[in-house]
Amino acid sequence: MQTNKRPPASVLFIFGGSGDLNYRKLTPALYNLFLDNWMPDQFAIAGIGRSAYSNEKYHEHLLDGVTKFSRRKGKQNGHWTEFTQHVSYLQMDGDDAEAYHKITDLVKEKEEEWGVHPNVIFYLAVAPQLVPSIAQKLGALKICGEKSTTRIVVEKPFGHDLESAHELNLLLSSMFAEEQIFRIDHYLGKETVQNILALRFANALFEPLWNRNYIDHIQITAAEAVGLEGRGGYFEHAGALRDMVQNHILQILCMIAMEPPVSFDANEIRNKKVDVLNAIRRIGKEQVHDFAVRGQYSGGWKKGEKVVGYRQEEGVNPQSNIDTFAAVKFYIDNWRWQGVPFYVRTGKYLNQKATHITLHFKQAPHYAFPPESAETWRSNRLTISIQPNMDISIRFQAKRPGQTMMLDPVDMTFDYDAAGEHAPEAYETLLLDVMEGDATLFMRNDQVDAAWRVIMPILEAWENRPPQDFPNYAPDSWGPDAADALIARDGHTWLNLPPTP
Ligand SMILES: NC(=O)C1=CN([C@@H]2O[C@H](COP(=O)(O)OP(=O)(O)OC[C@H]3O[C@@H](n4cnc5c(N)ncnc54)[C@H](OP(=O)(O)O)[C@@H]3O)[C@@H](O)[C@H]2O)C=CC1
Ligand SMILES: O=C1O[C@H](COP(=O)(O)O)[C@@H](O)[C@H](O)[C@H]1O
Repeated sequence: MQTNKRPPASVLFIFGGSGDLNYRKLTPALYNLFLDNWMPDQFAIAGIGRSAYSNEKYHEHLLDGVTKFSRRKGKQNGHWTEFTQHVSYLQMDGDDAEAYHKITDLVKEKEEEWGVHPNVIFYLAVAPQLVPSIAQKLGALKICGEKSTTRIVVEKPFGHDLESAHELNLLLSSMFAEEQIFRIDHYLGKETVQNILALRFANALFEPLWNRNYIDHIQITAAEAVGLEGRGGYFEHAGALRDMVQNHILQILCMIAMEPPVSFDANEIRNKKVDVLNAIRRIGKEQVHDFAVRGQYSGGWKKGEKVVGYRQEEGVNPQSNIDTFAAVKFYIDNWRWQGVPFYVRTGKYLNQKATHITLHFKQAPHYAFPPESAETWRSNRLTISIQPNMDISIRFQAKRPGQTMMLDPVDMTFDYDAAGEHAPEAYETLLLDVMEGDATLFMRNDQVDAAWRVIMPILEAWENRPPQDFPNYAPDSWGPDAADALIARDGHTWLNLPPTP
């Protein structure tokens, strides 16, 4: 095992300990941190939920998730028993204020056992509507006054709309200091997303081109091949715009569009990102139709398997108007990006899982080559693939070998994937940051508000005008035709990269 500078003694309470996020992401991440020797010498993890589990059954349930979803696949179980000695299950209803003594009892027990006051971390991996009630009860505990050691982590979506996010921020800040609140967006923990900052700000090469003078338009795609995966109850209250665009996609857009930071101080990065959100042009309610497209998948075939339409999914209203696909064209009204469209799209049951950002450059100002070579002449593009491919690729023109001057587009690619199974998952990075108290990769309250402000006109217009054409795309496709039309009207096409071999 490597020797790392590890965080101080910590007790983590995971509300939603019996839920999907913990099963698939949080426990595999914590176990990987343990295997990589990043967990503190003294730590305890308590999963919380109303379901009944003995500790033994709970460990079995978690092991199943680790086996299926950890980046190490089946190879990691050697230290599992050792890890589970730190993990317990607390059966309690988050709405029951009387039950919260279980939390303070456990902290006291660990404090006595370890002889130090530990970090106390409350991870709220529960539906957004439960967050205020749990946060309020936690806020009443004396340990929440320990500003330097007690932290609360709130999952996205943060609130349901601008108003509820604002109220939630007010509630949290009445009980916790801002440095105690970690609003998580797991995309910010992805290696390839963090690498956007390295690419842009550790190289002098790109910055002179990174603006309206050279860039024609930018595309951000976050396509998912999966459907609801049993999360119909949650998704019916969310939709793709809330679930993906308000948070993950706007955060990526900020990293692409932000001005260079002066330092890597958490607030400096967040200031630069919030400037972008504030500069995004507000889409008037009457213009929503020209700037945003929604979709919902029908039943059909997905990679040879028959799947039901969204309206037939468990937990979904058979007349549901919820969007499982969203595409939006944004403009950023500032000096750097004036007039450059940012096209973003996301959806469930699309043709493949692929998250990538492409900067499409303007044509070279003059074409000096023989006219016949123009046939294959394309403008340059820079593609940052976030997942599953993890690479950065620059497309440029090269002379085709031979006696004639013909051009071919070629790619120069940096493969970030070289780290393979050793590259930490987003939740590993973010959980470690929480234990260390580093909020750089988390969202500040004004960022969340600003992101809601960007999408509210679209949400309101969609809620007020029910779609006439739902369901409007087939599983395995790239979404509704209207999404192609959105970008085609400006003379562009979506970039669909070939699937991973
Ligand atoms: N799943 C994912 O891939 C991702 C999820 N998220 C976010 O994480 C959050 C949780 O999502 P997910 O895990 O999918 O949801 P689930 O529905 O799978 O889990 C919800 C959890 O909440 C618990 N719960 C519900 N009511 C109470 C209560 N009154 N008291 C205590 N616990 C309660 C449930 O436990 P019990 O029924 O035992 O009480 C369960 O553990 C959401 O905000 C989601 O947006 C974010 C990124 C990815
Ligand atoms: O936050 C969410 O993200 C996942 C997609 O995450 P990824 O890391 O697999 O890209 C999405 O499926 C889910 O609906 C959403 O809540």
